[in-house]
Amino acid sequence: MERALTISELSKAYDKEPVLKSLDLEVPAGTIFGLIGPNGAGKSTLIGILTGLLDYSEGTITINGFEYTSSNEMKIKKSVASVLQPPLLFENFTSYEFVTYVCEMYRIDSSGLADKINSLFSYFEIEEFAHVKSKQLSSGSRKKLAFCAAILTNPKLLFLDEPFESVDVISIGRMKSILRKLKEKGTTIFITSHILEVVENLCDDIAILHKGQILAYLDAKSRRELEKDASLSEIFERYVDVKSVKDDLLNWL
Ligand SMILES: Nc1ncnc2c1ncn2[C@@H]1O[C@H](COP(=O)(O)OP(=O)(O)OP(=O)(O)O)[C@@H](O)[C@H]1O
Repeated sequence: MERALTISELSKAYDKEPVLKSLDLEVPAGTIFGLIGPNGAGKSTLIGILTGLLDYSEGTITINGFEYTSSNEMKIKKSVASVLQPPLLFENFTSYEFVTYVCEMYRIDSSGLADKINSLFSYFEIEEFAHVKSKQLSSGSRKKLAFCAAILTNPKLLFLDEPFESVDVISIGRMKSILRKLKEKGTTIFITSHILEVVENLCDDIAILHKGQILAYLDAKSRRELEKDASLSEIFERYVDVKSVKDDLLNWL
């Protein structure tokens, strides 16, 4: 099967403190892939590296067929979009200016673009903020705006770091519906989350990241097998050594 992303022996440290430890991962093209892991597992660090915002000490990364090297960087960036946590916006741009600027950077055909932007803003009920500066938006609206900009660039691979955090349930449903449509069109979607329910019914393959290492890779077949008698959260607990806490710890409450 074609791979949208191949990572081998990737290592990253902050101030000599290892965060990603010789990590290997392959993501099949045209699927919705979920990377789950507890707080501090290294999910955002990995997305930061994959989107070119953070450097790394060792390893190789291949995205959409191109190995991540300085000579391939622009080719890769053109085919990739991301929604980070927190989302990166231009604070003094209005919502409309932000998405049009992003589309210009990606050299997206401007014909019909205004209609697409307006329909997306209406779909996510942020049309009233079209001419409001990003810095004045609520955190949910910021997330939705970053999402709109990312999908307008027609990425082959879309990175979403905690995409549903701060977003209301109605909009989460709408985002998921767009993601399923994008998958049908062949886009690969890479989602990180620490909320298992979010990825459970959306993602195809799921990998569990813990302390900078992939503890388990659950493809559709192994998920079907495991999920026969356990929820994803029970499976997660089997892999991640969840520390038990004493019941009486909070007796003072
Ligand atoms: N800029 C930084 N400098 C030093 N340490 C950092 C930095 N950013 C993250 N870390 C540390 O790296 C580890 C991984 O953090 P990261 O944010 O990648 O995890 P995460 O899985 O995304 O967590 P969460 O689910 O809480 O967002 C944590 O121990 C964190 O404290």
